[in-house]
Amino acid sequence: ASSYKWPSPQYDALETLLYEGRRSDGSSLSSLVAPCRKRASTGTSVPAEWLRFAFHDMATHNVDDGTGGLDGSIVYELNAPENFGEGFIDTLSDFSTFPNKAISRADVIAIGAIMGVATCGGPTIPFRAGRMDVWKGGSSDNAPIPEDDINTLKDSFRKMGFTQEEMIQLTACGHTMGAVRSTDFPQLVPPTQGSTTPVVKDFDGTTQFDNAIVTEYLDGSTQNVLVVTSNATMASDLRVFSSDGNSTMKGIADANKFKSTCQTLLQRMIEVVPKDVTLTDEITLIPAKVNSAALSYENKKFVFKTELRLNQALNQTVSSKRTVTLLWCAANGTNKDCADSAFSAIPVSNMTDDASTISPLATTAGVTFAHYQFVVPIDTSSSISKFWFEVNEGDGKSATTYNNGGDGYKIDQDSIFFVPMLSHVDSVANTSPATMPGSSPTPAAPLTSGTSAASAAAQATTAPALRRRGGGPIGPALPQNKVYNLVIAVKSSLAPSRVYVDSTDVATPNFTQPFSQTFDLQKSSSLPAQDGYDFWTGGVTSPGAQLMVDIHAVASGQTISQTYVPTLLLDNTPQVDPSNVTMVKGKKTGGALRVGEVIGSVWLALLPVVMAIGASVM
Ligand code: HEM
Repeated sequence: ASSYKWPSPQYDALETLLYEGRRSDGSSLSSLVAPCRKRASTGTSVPAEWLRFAFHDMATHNVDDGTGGLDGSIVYELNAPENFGEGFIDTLSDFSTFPNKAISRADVIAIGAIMGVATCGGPTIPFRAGRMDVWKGGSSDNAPIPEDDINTLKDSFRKMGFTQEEMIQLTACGHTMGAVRSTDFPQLVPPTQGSTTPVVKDFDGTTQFDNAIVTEYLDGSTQNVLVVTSNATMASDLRVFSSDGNSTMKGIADANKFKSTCQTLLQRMIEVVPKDVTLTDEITLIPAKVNSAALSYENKKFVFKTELRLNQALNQTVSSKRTVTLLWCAANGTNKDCADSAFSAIPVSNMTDDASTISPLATTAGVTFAHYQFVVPIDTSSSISKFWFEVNEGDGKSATTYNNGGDGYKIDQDSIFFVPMLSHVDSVANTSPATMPGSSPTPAAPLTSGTSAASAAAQATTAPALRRRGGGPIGPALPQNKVYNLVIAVKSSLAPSRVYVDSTDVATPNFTQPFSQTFDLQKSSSLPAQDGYDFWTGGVTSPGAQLMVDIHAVASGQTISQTYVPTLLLDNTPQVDPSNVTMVKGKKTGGALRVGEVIGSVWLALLPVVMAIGASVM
């Protein structure tokens, strides 16, 4: 994160999903998978389902022409014979509301695989972002099926970019978690007669991400049905693992060797992308992060709201003597840029995350988070140019300043900003049925037990609805449209010729198509101007789950914008009274003198992370 500077809206959103495990409204992705969770409805391993989902999405890659890879196309390929399974359908539903303008569906799939591996004790897989979503299925899926002979398997992995040795290793890394289930492969795992509860046959004796898949195979105690099945055609793990006389398997029998091999190969797996996609540098944990910062209007007052998030070592509690202070400078007037004094205020609330509620990526790095929220009144004529924080541990040592590497966190414009508290969203039933693209809304006929995979596949190609055995097509029968009425504050002196919004929602039902709409706002006739601002309003209706907006005002040939604004918390925005403000003479941003201090404290905060990563590589 050395080159990281606030604000970086995409980095900020990705970092929050990866390490806090949740969206900006608190809706949690990681709590679906952690701690190494079994799905209540099926008794299967959620982490394993997420890992397999990433593998199969990646499996469309073709090294020969650089097409396919982890691009989210799997959501359109769930009818393909090689993508057979209930785990895929449940995973699609787990992920459905998390992609947004800043986080692609394919990045969510990669993050899901990383979380799944981490929460079951596996290695920490570095996450680089920037995967691009496709909006239609890939041409030919190359994912292996148990019936494939060894040459077919080798060629399929070669096309994905992996050697024979890597095929063996990657398959062992995948099959250390999860199971074969009777619902999907009755010819391998017979269902219990007269019961609808699926029989789930784990690949190895542990639910953890560990080397048991290898050691049990080598010592002959394995129960892995893809090895021990009496149906030799279906014994793909046996064919793969023994394809070089077990020498690769022997090479990863050691626990640490297994972990480090899987770390490298699984990172490579989630970085298999079409050749025109360039991934970012690794998204690392920001030790002291501005989680949000915006001017707003609440309870008829202009306010500035921000949250500082600090790392908190898992085995320590926050000192009761700690004080956290927000400081800021005026943007206009005689006290511009703290010419005389800075404004300062203390948090209106603070909270430390219970480690069990955040991402396993944070907990395996040895941290949880302390959050400090500030709401301060802003005199709109002097406004705010920049802000920063001081954290005093009350231990006699000098305070630590967090100031964005020296200059303070700058407010680049105060001419236009979104007003969540005056904006509304209503859910209205969408009467057009939700189906997979190209699928029929009629459920497929349930397959009878004992059907061979080949005939199941044949049936699948003629029965286009998603194959959840005994169930209907996926997705809610009557999805909700969200009807938004947005309010934006615009400085009256700007006198804009146009105020408009670009809205985007990629979390649409079954990802049929992205939603995007540009619309103009009108000056409100019901909300009177106040303190030099007019209120502009406009509406949009989206079928998706996460509308993000870029708001723009055009004035004197220039466009002023606020971008990547989430709309997840409207109506329910908690109303908090602003804090008291005091004036502090002689403060500017912490300034150059404090840079040394900042570096020192950042380094200390990073230490547990560095140690944890070092320990997991070994
Ligand atoms: C030789 C190639 C492979 C074949 C033929 C194969 C086949 C299978 C089959 C038949 C299942 C059972 C699915 C079900 O019952 O729903 C399965 C599960 C699984 N596979 Fe593979 N696989 C292969 C390689 C891989 C690789 C490379 C990975 C990832 C790195 C992987 C990850 C998984 C996971 C995590 C599960 C468990 C899913 C769950 O519990 O829901 N597989 N595989």
